[in-house]
Amino acid sequence: MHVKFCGFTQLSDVQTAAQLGADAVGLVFYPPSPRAVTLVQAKTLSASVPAFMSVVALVVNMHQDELIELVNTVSFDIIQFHGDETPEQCQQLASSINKRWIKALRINAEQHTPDSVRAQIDKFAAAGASSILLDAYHPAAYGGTGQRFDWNLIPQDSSLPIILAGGLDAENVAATLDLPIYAVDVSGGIEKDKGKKDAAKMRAFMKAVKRDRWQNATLSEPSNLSS
Ligand SMILES: O=C(O)c1ccccc1NCC(=O)[C@H](O)[C@H](O)COP(=O)(O)O
Repeated sequence: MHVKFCGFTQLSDVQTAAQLGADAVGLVFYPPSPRAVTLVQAKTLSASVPAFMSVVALVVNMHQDELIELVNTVSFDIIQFHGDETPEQCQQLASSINKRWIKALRINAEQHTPDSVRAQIDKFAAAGASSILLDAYHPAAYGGTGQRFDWNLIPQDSSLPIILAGGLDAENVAATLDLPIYAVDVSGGIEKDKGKKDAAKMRAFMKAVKRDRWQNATLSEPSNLSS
């Protein structure tokens, strides 16, 4: 299981996440968010991220000219579209800056079924997404709400690797380990205040996810390996 910690604003928190072995850190480029960072802040934060750890740039309905300014200023690895972007818009925007991309879908129990979620994922897969992030729908916010959605709505046979987000914390993340997902994403569950992470909560989260890192591995032994 891979772990993305999202919504960093503080250099010391990014350094702690790196020490704990998080696979990715997310930076929020959405000014209305309490976790938003400026390009200047983001440049400093991303420069502190070691090799083999990804920086995810999270955007919400960002225009192409802003995206170009972002990619020209901040080093990042992958872009996360967390707004109302269509599959075609995601692919067009990401290819204009030569980046891989993730799309966040906000899951609403009143509208979605596992089949409808799967069908939506298929459209983003066909457009060129690298993964899909499933987060809880909220009528007044695009993300970072601390709310969970009904995990029964996660499709079993997704055409893209699924990153599960929404209301995760060190106490409930163990329950995700048997779900058909590739990674977990957390923001509020590792914070002491919006955008300010809590080292003890980050550590507890990593411990809960990674304690059985080989136990649930799905890769079989290569048949050409002699013992
Ligand atoms: O974090 C935000 O403030 C935010 C604002 C607008 C769009 C997305 C946002 N965060 C997205 C994330 O990737 C969060 O990690 C994800 O929504 C889960 O958040 P939480 O429920 O607090 O763990």
